[in-house]
Amino acid sequence: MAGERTDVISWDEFFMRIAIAASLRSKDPNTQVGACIADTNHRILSVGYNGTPSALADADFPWGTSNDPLHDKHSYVIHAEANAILNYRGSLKDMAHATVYVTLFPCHECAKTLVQVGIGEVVYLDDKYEGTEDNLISKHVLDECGVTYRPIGIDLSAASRR
Ligand SMILES: O=c1ccn([C@H]2C[C@H](O)[C@@H](COP(=O)(O)O)O2)c(=O)[nH]1
Ligand SMILES: [Zn+2]
Repeated sequence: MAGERTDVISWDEFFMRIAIAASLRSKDPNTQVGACIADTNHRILSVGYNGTPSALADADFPWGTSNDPLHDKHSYVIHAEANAILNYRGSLKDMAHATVYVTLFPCHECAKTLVQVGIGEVVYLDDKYEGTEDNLISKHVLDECGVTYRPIGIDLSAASRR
């Protein structure tokens, strides 16, 4: 009798792969971000990626940056973490102590929002804005509010995991 498979991916890897899959939906040409929120029972609560408001056509918005906020993508994009929270159809109380898996370390606005809905942990893939003012504020907010954060690495090429 065959035994069970033992080389299954971890919960961390599972949820981060979902966040990565969500990021593949992003229309942002420079930075695609995905977020997956999982509760303490390993249930996925919600998923999101960075994009423009759904009622409006992506093509009607700028996807580049500009000194003029009217023509800068940052003025229009809803961040992946915010979309993951907004996409949730249950009670926000369910987010208490949940973990958010994000492909990019959250900006300080997202950090504040995640704290406010009770997220307990941030697991991230990339921290490409490490050391910037926004990034330092974000970490300060998380530290002060007792939200832990840790990076994980994922080997997306592993054949047994396709
Ligand atoms: O917490 C965050 C921070 C950023 N994003 C999104 C917003 C933008 O679409 C990109 C960042 O673009 P850059 O060209 O790297 O400035 O990432 C997010 O979803 N969540
Ligand atoms: Zn953000």
